Amino acid sequence: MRLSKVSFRYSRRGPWVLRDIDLTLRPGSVIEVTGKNGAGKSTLLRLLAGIVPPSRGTVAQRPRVVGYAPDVFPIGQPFTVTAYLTHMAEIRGVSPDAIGRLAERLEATHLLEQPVGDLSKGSAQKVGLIQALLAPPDLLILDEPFAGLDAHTRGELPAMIGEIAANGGTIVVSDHQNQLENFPGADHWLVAGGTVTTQAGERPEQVVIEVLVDAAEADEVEQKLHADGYTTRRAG
Ligand SMILES: Nc1ncnc2c1ncn2[C@@H]1O[C@H](COP(=O)(O)OP(=O)(O)OP(=O)(O)O)[C@@H](O)[C@H]1O
Repeated sequence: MRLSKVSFRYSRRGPWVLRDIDLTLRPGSVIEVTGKNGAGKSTLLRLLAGIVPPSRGTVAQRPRVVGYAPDVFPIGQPFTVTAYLTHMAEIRGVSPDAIGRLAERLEATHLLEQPVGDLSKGSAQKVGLIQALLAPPDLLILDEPFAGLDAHTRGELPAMIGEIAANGGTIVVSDHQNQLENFPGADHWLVAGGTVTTQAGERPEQVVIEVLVDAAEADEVEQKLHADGYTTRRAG
Protein backbone atom coordinates (compact mmCIF):
# COMPACT_ATOMS: atom_id res chain seq x y z
CA MET A 1 0.00 0.00 0.00
CA ARG A 2 1.27 3.43 -0.86
CA LEU A 3 0.44 7.02 0.12
CA SER A 4 1.64 9.61 -2.38
CA LYS A 5 1.73 13.32 -1.60
CA VAL A 6 -1.19 12.90 0.81
CA SER A 7 -2.41 16.04 2.58
CA PHE A 8 -5.42 16.26 4.86
CA ARG A 9 -7.57 18.88 6.58
CA TYR A 10 -10.95 18.41 8.19
CA SER A 11 -12.64 21.36 6.42
CA ARG A 12 -12.03 23.36 3.28
CA ARG A 13 -10.66 26.36 5.15
CA GLY A 14 -9.36 24.47 8.19
CA PRO A 15 -5.68 24.03 9.07
CA TRP A 16 -3.71 21.27 7.36
CA VAL A 17 -3.27 18.35 9.77
CA LEU A 18 -0.97 16.36 7.45
CA ARG A 19 0.97 17.65 4.43
CA ASP A 20 2.60 15.89 1.48
CA ILE A 21 2.93 12.50 3.15
CA ASP A 22 4.71 9.75 1.16
CA LEU A 23 4.58 6.35 2.82
CA THR A 24 4.90 2.71 1.79
CA LEU A 25 3.46 -0.12 3.89
CA ARG A 26 4.90 -3.57 3.28
CA PRO A 27 3.00 -6.82 3.85
CA GLY A 28 4.07 -8.50 7.08
CA SER A 29 5.24 -5.29 8.75
CA VAL A 30 4.32 -3.95 12.17
CA ILE A 31 4.35 -0.15 12.46
CA GLU A 32 4.23 1.75 15.72
CA VAL A 33 3.00 5.35 15.33
CA THR A 34 3.93 7.85 18.02
CA GLY A 35 3.63 11.63 18.38
CA LYS A 36 2.37 14.29 20.77
CA ASN A 37 -1.31 14.87 21.54
CA GLY A 38 -2.99 16.47 18.55
CA ALA A 39 -0.07 15.71 16.19
CA GLY A 40 -2.34 13.83 13.78
CA LYS A 41 -1.88 10.13 14.64
CA SER A 42 -5.60 9.29 14.67
CA THR A 43 -6.06 11.29 11.49
CA LEU A 44 -3.27 9.33 9.77
CA LEU A 45 -4.82 6.05 10.92
CA ARG A 46 -8.26 7.09 9.60
CA LEU A 47 -6.65 7.91 6.23
CA LEU A 48 -4.94 4.50 6.15
CA ALA A 49 -8.19 2.73 7.08
CA GLY A 50 -10.11 4.64 4.41
CA ILE A 51 -12.47 6.21 6.97
CA VAL A 52 -11.60 9.64 5.54
CA PRO A 53 -10.27 10.34 2.03
CA PRO A 54 -7.18 12.49 1.48
CA SER A 55 -7.85 16.17 0.74
CA ARG A 56 -4.97 15.95 -1.76
CA GLY A 57 -2.80 13.11 -3.00
CA THR A 58 -3.57 9.40 -3.43
CA VAL A 59 -3.77 6.18 -1.44
CA ALA A 60 -3.09 3.16 -3.68
CA GLN A 61 -3.24 -0.61 -3.22
CA ARG A 62 -5.09 -0.63 0.10
CA PRO A 63 -5.44 -4.35 1.00
CA ARG A 64 -8.88 -5.94 0.65
CA VAL A 65 -9.68 -6.82 4.27
CA VAL A 66 -9.10 -3.90 6.65
CA GLY A 67 -9.69 -4.17 10.40
CA TYR A 68 -9.93 -0.87 12.26
CA ALA A 69 -10.34 -0.32 15.99
CA PRO A 70 -10.84 3.42 16.73
CA ASP A 71 -9.53 5.00 19.92
CA VAL A 72 -13.04 5.69 21.16
CA PHE A 73 -15.48 2.86 20.69
CA PRO A 74 -18.93 4.15 19.69
CA ILE A 75 -20.79 3.48 22.94
CA GLY A 76 -24.56 3.98 23.34
CA GLN A 77 -25.72 1.27 20.97
CA PRO A 78 -28.86 -0.60 22.02
CA PHE A 79 -27.44 -4.12 21.45
CA THR A 80 -25.73 -6.77 23.51
CA VAL A 81 -22.06 -7.33 22.63
CA THR A 82 -22.93 -10.63 20.90
CA ALA A 83 -25.70 -9.00 18.84
CA TYR A 84 -23.36 -6.16 17.85
CA LEU A 85 -20.49 -8.50 16.89
CA THR A 86 -22.81 -10.90 15.03
CA HIS A 87 -24.15 -7.94 13.07
CA MET A 88 -20.59 -6.80 12.25
CA ALA A 89 -19.68 -10.34 11.13
CA GLU A 90 -22.72 -10.34 8.81
CA ILE A 91 -21.73 -6.98 7.32
CA ARG A 92 -18.23 -8.35 6.67
CA GLY A 93 -19.62 -11.58 5.23
CA VAL A 94 -17.73 -13.79 7.71
CA SER A 95 -18.92 -16.52 10.05
CA PRO A 96 -19.70 -15.40 13.63
CA ASP A 97 -17.67 -18.40 14.88
CA ALA A 98 -14.65 -16.14 15.42
CA ILE A 99 -16.51 -14.16 18.12
CA GLY A 100 -16.27 -16.89 20.79
CA ARG A 101 -12.66 -17.72 19.95
CA LEU A 102 -11.52 -14.09 20.06
CA ALA A 103 -13.55 -13.34 23.19
CA GLU A 104 -11.89 -16.26 24.95
CA ARG A 105 -8.42 -15.17 23.92
CA LEU A 106 -9.03 -11.61 25.09
CA GLU A 107 -10.79 -12.77 28.29
CA ALA A 108 -14.03 -11.12 27.20
CA THR A 109 -16.54 -14.00 27.25
CA HIS A 110 -18.23 -12.52 30.33
CA LEU A 111 -18.98 -9.38 28.31
CA LEU A 112 -20.84 -11.10 25.49
CA GLU A 113 -24.35 -10.80 26.94
CA GLN A 114 -23.85 -7.27 28.33
CA PRO A 115 -25.42 -4.26 26.60
CA VAL A 116 -22.74 -2.42 24.61
CA GLY A 117 -23.75 0.85 26.29
CA ASP A 118 -22.91 -0.52 29.76
CA LEU A 119 -19.31 -1.47 28.99
CA SER A 120 -16.39 0.10 30.83
CA LYS A 121 -13.76 1.88 28.71
CA GLY A 122 -11.33 -1.07 28.70
CA SER A 123 -14.10 -3.60 28.03
CA ALA A 124 -15.41 -1.47 25.15
CA GLN A 125 -11.90 -1.44 23.77
CA LYS A 126 -11.75 -5.24 23.86
CA VAL A 127 -15.02 -5.40 21.93
CA GLY A 128 -13.58 -2.90 19.43
CA LEU A 129 -10.55 -5.17 19.02
CA ILE A 130 -12.70 -8.27 18.48
CA GLN A 131 -14.71 -6.34 15.89
CA ALA A 132 -11.50 -5.41 14.02
CA LEU A 133 -10.31 -9.04 14.05
CA LEU A 134 -13.55 -10.79 12.97
CA ALA A 135 -12.16 -11.32 9.48
CA PRO A 136 -8.41 -12.08 9.40
CA PRO A 137 -7.19 -8.61 8.32
CA ASP A 138 -4.70 -7.89 5.54
CA LEU A 139 -4.38 -4.45 7.13
CA LEU A 140 -5.06 -4.00 10.85
CA ILE A 141 -5.24 -0.49 12.25
CA LEU A 142 -5.39 -0.05 16.01
CA ASP A 143 -5.72 3.42 17.53
CA GLU A 144 -4.30 3.42 21.07
CA PRO A 145 -5.28 -0.21 21.71
CA PHE A 146 -3.24 -0.53 24.91
CA ALA A 147 -4.86 2.36 26.81
CA GLY A 148 -7.19 0.95 29.43
CA LEU A 149 -6.46 -2.73 28.76
CA ASP A 150 -5.82 -5.15 31.63
CA ALA A 151 -2.47 -6.92 32.00
CA HIS A 152 -3.64 -10.15 30.34
CA THR A 153 -4.88 -8.42 27.18
CA ARG A 154 -1.87 -6.08 27.08
CA GLY A 155 0.29 -9.19 27.07
CA GLU A 156 -1.82 -11.06 24.51
CA LEU A 157 -2.16 -8.28 21.96
CA PRO A 158 1.49 -8.21 20.78
CA ALA A 159 1.28 -11.98 20.20
CA MET A 160 -1.87 -11.55 18.09
CA ILE A 161 -0.19 -8.73 16.17
CA GLY A 162 2.85 -10.96 15.57
CA GLU A 163 0.65 -13.77 14.23
CA ILE A 164 -1.15 -11.47 11.77
CA ALA A 165 2.21 -10.11 10.56
CA ALA A 166 3.54 -13.68 10.21
CA ASN A 167 0.58 -14.37 7.89
CA GLY A 168 1.53 -11.42 5.69
CA GLY A 169 -0.79 -8.81 7.24
CA THR A 170 0.29 -5.21 7.88
CA ILE A 171 -0.40 -3.76 11.33
CA VAL A 172 -0.37 -0.07 12.19
CA VAL A 173 -0.68 0.80 15.88
CA SER A 174 -0.71 4.23 17.50
CA ASP A 175 0.82 3.74 20.84
CA HIS A 176 1.27 6.44 23.49
CA GLN A 177 2.52 3.93 25.96
CA ASN A 178 5.28 2.59 23.70
CA GLN A 179 4.14 -0.98 24.31
CA LEU A 180 5.56 -1.99 20.93
CA GLU A 181 8.82 -0.05 21.30
CA ASN A 182 10.80 -3.28 21.54
CA PHE A 183 8.59 -5.41 19.30
CA PRO A 184 11.04 -7.42 17.17
CA GLY A 185 11.36 -5.89 13.69
CA ALA A 186 8.73 -3.14 14.19
CA ASP A 187 8.99 0.04 12.11
CA HIS A 188 8.49 3.33 13.94
CA TRP A 189 6.72 6.39 12.55
CA LEU A 190 6.78 9.74 14.32
CA VAL A 191 4.00 12.21 13.49
CA ALA A 192 5.00 15.85 14.13
CA GLY A 193 4.48 19.21 12.44
CA GLY A 194 2.20 17.73 9.78
CA THR A 195 4.78 15.23 8.55
CA VAL A 196 5.65 11.60 9.28
CA THR A 197 9.25 10.57 9.94
CA THR A 198 9.88 6.86 9.43
CA GLN A 199 12.45 4.61 10.97
CA ALA A 200 12.67 1.08 9.64
CA GLY A 201 12.98 -1.66 12.22
CA GLU A 202 15.84 -4.11 12.18
CA ARG A 203 14.85 -7.48 10.88
CA PRO A 204 17.16 -10.01 12.43
CA GLU A 205 17.08 -13.61 11.22
CA GLN A 206 14.54 -15.57 13.27
CA VAL A 207 15.00 -18.96 14.91
CA VAL A 208 12.76 -21.24 16.95
CA ILE A 209 13.96 -22.06 20.46
CA GLU A 210 12.37 -24.59 22.79
CA VAL A 211 11.99 -23.64 26.45
CA LEU A 212 11.07 -26.22 29.07
CA VAL A 213 9.05 -24.81 32.01
CA ASP A 214 7.08 -26.26 34.93
CA ALA A 215 3.43 -26.73 33.96
CA ALA A 216 2.37 -24.51 36.88
CA GLU A 217 4.46 -21.62 35.51
CA ALA A 218 3.51 -22.02 31.85
CA ASP A 219 0.79 -19.34 31.81
CA GLU A 220 2.99 -16.79 33.54
CA VAL A 221 6.02 -17.42 31.29
CA GLU A 222 3.83 -17.31 28.20
CA GLN A 223 2.31 -13.97 29.25
CA LYS A 224 5.76 -12.48 29.88
CA LEU A 225 7.00 -13.58 26.47
CA HIS A 226 3.87 -12.29 24.73
CA ALA A 227 4.26 -8.94 26.47
CA ASP A 228 7.78 -8.73 25.00
CA GLY A 229 6.43 -9.39 21.50
CA TYR A 230 7.49 -13.03 21.14
CA THR A 231 5.28 -15.72 19.62
CA THR A 232 4.98 -18.95 21.61
CA ARG A 233 3.48 -22.35 20.89
CA ARG A 234 2.78 -25.06 23.45
CA ALA A 235 4.01 -28.52 22.59
CA GLY A 236 2.74 -31.79 24.05
N1 LIG B 1 -13.22 15.65 13.46
C1 LIG B 1 -12.35 16.67 13.50
N2 LIG B 1 -12.68 17.89 13.03
C2 LIG B 1 -11.79 18.92 13.05
N3 LIG B 1 -10.54 18.82 13.52
C3 LIG B 1 -10.15 17.63 14.01
C4 LIG B 1 -11.03 16.49 14.03
N4 LIG B 1 -10.35 15.44 14.56
C5 LIG B 1 -9.12 15.91 14.85
N5 LIG B 1 -9.00 17.22 14.53
C6 LIG B 1 -7.79 18.04 14.69
O1 LIG B 1 -6.75 17.44 13.94
C7 LIG B 1 -5.52 17.54 14.65
C8 LIG B 1 -4.95 16.12 14.80
O2 LIG B 1 -5.82 15.35 15.64
P1 LIG B 1 -5.62 13.80 15.91
O3 LIG B 1 -6.78 13.34 16.71
O4 LIG B 1 -5.34 13.14 14.60
O5 LIG B 1 -4.27 13.81 16.78
P2 LIG B 1 -3.61 12.65 17.65
O6 LIG B 1 -2.15 12.70 17.36
O7 LIG B 1 -4.31 11.37 17.41
O8 LIG B 1 -3.89 13.17 19.13
P3 LIG B 1 -4.02 12.35 20.53
O9 LIG B 1 -2.66 11.84 20.87
O10 LIG B 1 -4.46 13.42 21.48
O11 LIG B 1 -5.05 11.28 20.32
C9 LIG B 1 -5.81 18.23 15.96
O12 LIG B 1 -5.49 19.59 15.83
C10 LIG B 1 -7.31 18.07 16.14
O13 LIG B 1 -7.85 19.15 16.84
